[in-house]
Amino acid sequence: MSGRLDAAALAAAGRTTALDRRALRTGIVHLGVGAFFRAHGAVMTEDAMLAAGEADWGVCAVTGRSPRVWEQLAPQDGLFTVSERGAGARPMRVVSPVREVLGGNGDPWAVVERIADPGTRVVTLTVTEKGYCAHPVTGRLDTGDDRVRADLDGAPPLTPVGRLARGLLLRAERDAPPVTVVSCDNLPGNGRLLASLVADFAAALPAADGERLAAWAERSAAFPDTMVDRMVPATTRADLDAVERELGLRDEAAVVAEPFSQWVVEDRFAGRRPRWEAAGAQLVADVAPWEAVKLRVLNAGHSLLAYLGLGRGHRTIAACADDEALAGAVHRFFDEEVLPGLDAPEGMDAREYAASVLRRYGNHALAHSTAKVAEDGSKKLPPRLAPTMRPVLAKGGEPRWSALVLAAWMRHVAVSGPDLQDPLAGPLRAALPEGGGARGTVTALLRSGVLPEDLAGDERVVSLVAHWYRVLSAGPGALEAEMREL
Ligand SMILES: NC(=O)c1ccc[n+]([C@@H]2O[C@H](COP(=O)([O-])OP(=O)(O)OC[C@H]3O[C@@H](n4cnc5c(N)ncnc54)[C@H](O)[C@@H]3O)[C@@H](O)[C@H]2O)c1
Ligand SMILES: O=P(O)(O)OC[C@@H](O)[C@@H](O)[C@H](O)[C@H](O)CO
Repeated sequence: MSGRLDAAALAAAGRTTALDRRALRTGIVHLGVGAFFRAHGAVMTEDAMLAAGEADWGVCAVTGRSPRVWEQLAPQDGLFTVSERGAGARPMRVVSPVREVLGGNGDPWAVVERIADPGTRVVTLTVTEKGYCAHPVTGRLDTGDDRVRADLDGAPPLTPVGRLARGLLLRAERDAPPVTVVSCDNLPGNGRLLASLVADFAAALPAADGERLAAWAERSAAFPDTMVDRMVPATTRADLDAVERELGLRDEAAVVAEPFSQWVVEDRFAGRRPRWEAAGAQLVADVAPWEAVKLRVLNAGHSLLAYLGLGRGHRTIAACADDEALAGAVHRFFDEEVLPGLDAPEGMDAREYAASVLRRYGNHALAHSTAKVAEDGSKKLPPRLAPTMRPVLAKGGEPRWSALVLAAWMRHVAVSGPDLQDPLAGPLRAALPEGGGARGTVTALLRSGVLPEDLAGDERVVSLVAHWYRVLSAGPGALEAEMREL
């Protein structure tokens, strides 16, 4: 067994970090130190500092819910490795911008203090779609959620929006410099959404605090939209063992990722920022077309493969991509439904992008688990599918492939029982009718508040989803037989 990765062990092994850690100062607070941030934002920030010769974008990394990542990263001085897997993979690297790791639930007020610190100029977030605590129907801050309520009542804040809002309020009280808040979650208009949730939080506070927060955020905070793209699966024990063999040290916080990485950021900052463009980020005036293409192609296709693949016993996305029926379904979903309704960003060929996404799904070196991609469907599916379905329906067409994704998700909900990983798992299970007929199940799940009413209440959608639900319930070969008819 090797020793554990940390600054001293790395130096003893004759290796140096890319950044000079003694010179590093904290300029970024990151909320949600999952696998994705480590393989994407942290790498881009390190590269930006190296390219610009700057040392003031060190990261205070805040873990969100469980202490697991804190236990992995804190004993390693915030150091971790990123290993690329697949064609074109570059050598493993030790990534070094994380200066401090806070277990957010241990001392939430310490997180608020870091956000309010005058040295902090940027707050970034990867807290998953459900971490935003937006109401599924209204999209506003869900003030009926107990954790949101407690944050509003002044308890040590546990939700990302609560922490952020309390930190910004403290900045307002201290007249701290402006700050930019960069959401890096797969949500359309993620920056604007987050700004509106902070505004909702302010509106629900006692008047004096609420008005101060709202006025300061309006004047001194920016919430640019972003599109982030890199497939980063959950790290497995086999990944950790492979890294240990290569590094000669045990890295409990190691992450693996595909070689591809993209970050499109709205060029709207309040004050200083890292030179992320020097690390390959694209700074643009409008992120919306980039976000639309990515969510409706890559993420929606991922959901299709994951739900259908789970039903066919596939453990990885690459295994799904090898399955002729699933590859055919995702291909036709893109060609017949998604691409015709998309306005790609200028200079992007959406068909070529879709083709590249299909190749990326097939990366066998990555072991991206179907179960992980399938988590939290109630939060992920609406933004991935609704904008594709609406134009098809408006033209009198049938969004049959989107309906297939919904039916596959519903089968997943119906068969998962207590294992369902979804913030709405309880209400979804409760909505399932006794006896579970296709139409009853589909109607109940469509009505559970997951899909917007214009789609959930559309008889064409109900019939299409119910049809696929019957097909998927009919056992082996039924999907293939149905697809041959279409
Ligand atoms: N992994 C990818 O391939 C990928 C790619 C692009 C974008 N993203 C975005 O990044 C997010 C995180 O992905 P990941 O791979 O790091 O996942 P992960 O499971 O490794 O980490 C999830 C992080 O979110 C936090 N979190 C989860 N639920 C929360 C809640 N209710 N409140 C507060 N914090 C919460 C966790 O504490 C953890 O830090 C995704 O949901 C997605 O929006 C991921
Ligand atoms: O990260 P999630 O949970 O929003 O979605 C699962 C995958 O679709 C997603 O992580 C993709 O791998 C990623 O968005 C690629 O950039």
